[in-house]
Amino acid sequence: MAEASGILHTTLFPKFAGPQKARRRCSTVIMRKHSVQCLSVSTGDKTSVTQTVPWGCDIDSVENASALQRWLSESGLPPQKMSIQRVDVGERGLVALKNIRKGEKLLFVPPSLVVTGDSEWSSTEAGEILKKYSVPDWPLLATYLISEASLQKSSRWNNYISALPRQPYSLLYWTREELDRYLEASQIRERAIERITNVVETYNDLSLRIFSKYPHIFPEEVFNLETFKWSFGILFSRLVRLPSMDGRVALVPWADMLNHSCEVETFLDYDKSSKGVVFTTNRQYEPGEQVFISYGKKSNGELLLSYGFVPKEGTNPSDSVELSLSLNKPDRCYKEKLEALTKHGLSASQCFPLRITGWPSELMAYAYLAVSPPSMSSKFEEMAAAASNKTGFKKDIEYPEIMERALQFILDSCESSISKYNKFLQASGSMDLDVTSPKQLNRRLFLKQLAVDLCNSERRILFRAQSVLRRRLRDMRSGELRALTIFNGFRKLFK
Ligand SMILES: C[S@@+](CC[C@H](N)C(=O)[O-])C[C@H]1O[C@@H](n2cnc3c(N)ncnc32)[C@H](O)[C@@H]1O
Repeated sequence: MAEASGILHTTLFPKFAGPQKARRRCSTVIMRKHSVQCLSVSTGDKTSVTQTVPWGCDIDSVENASALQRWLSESGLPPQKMSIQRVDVGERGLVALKNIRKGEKLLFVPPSLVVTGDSEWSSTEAGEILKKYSVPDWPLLATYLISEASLQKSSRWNNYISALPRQPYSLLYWTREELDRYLEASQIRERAIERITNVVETYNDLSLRIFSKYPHIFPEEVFNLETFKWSFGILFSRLVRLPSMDGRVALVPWADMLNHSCEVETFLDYDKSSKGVVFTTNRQYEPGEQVFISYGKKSNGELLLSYGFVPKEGTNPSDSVELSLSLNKPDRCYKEKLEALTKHGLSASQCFPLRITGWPSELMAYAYLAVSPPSMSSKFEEMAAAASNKTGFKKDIEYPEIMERALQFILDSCESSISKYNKFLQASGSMDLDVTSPKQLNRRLFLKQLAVDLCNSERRILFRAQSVLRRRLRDMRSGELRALTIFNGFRKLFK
């Protein structure tokens, strides 16, 4: 859903100077009106996280979804051509009740049923405080969700929140140990760690600046790291950016029951003429078929990161794998090269996306810089600029004299990455899942399967790059050999 997933970094408000230590949390937490067990204490390190929030429902519950459907109809959602049902792809989804034409507009969720940063708070005091601190949309919505959830029936969103998954799927819910164990080969592990850290820091920041000053309005039993993990999990997997509402981010009940398909290219947006959130189908559906939208052009790793699923291998045309390239430490020009990179916002180790269709010119520019000899030091700056994603610099630079070395450098990086995937995939068959209960076994088997699917799809792209690079290098070398043979032939002739 969230074309919005990438905004967390940019919208967080600045922190106080100095890092804040994550607050230690309870082992048993009493929520407003409810009691809940917080089964373990963790800030994402080696411990296992099994706690849940006392609201929401099981990820495949259609009962709560039916109540949601009834409440939405009573609250102004027009009659629909779809209903929420249990589905093969995505647990619950929207299924066509009637024939749906290609090019038809569906949904029409009115703004009164959309949750945005401007939505009214059931706890007016809490809303006013957050406004006073100018909290940006993401942390504001995360706090809003928790506040409304804790008020249960006193909140107008009770039916919506009751139908939200108690434990949304995403890498936010993987422990550090699980990330290390299953995603060692993939760069998505780093992204997940970064995201978890970001959520923890955001919570600590809110807690220090606001919640601790108003403990009667934001009690720690309700506004704590576990509940924030839940609300951010919901935002990452359900928030949408609506371009026609000035790019506002929003939770759109009903629309957020739509699952993703890599085969459709249709997105949610606000329709000014019908005054509702809609999407336009790009294929027809028969009654009983699940209707899909696109969550955006995301790689399998990004889909796993935010939504907790991996599409079938080879079905995602937007799939990519991050290839990590690094400057060679013993390089005599290491310092100058690093200076040039730093000037353009890059570092000694940098990731670039490889696609099945090829790689970006920035990756080639980085490779040129990494392999260039001291005699080319005057070009370092130009190469680093081309490797950055800043606009206004020449991107498609070419240095024929070091092209072969640059391609070999990329090939070596691909092969070292492939060997990491091979190691994981070979070991995954006999991997000790290290479990103590059947519940844990199910979870670990599920996570392992996701990791295997991700690694297979990422390795497939690396294999493709490896084969293209090998062919190009072979052609270059045989071309050079041919040129040399001709040259030697000429030399003999003139002798
Ligand atoms: C916006 S919600 C869609 C509604 C969701 N299925 C539900 O029952 O609440 C996004 C979540 O749906 C699931 N999902 C969406 N598309 C999927 C797909 N193609 N395959 C597997 N799961 C999918 C994932 O759990 C994801 O985090």
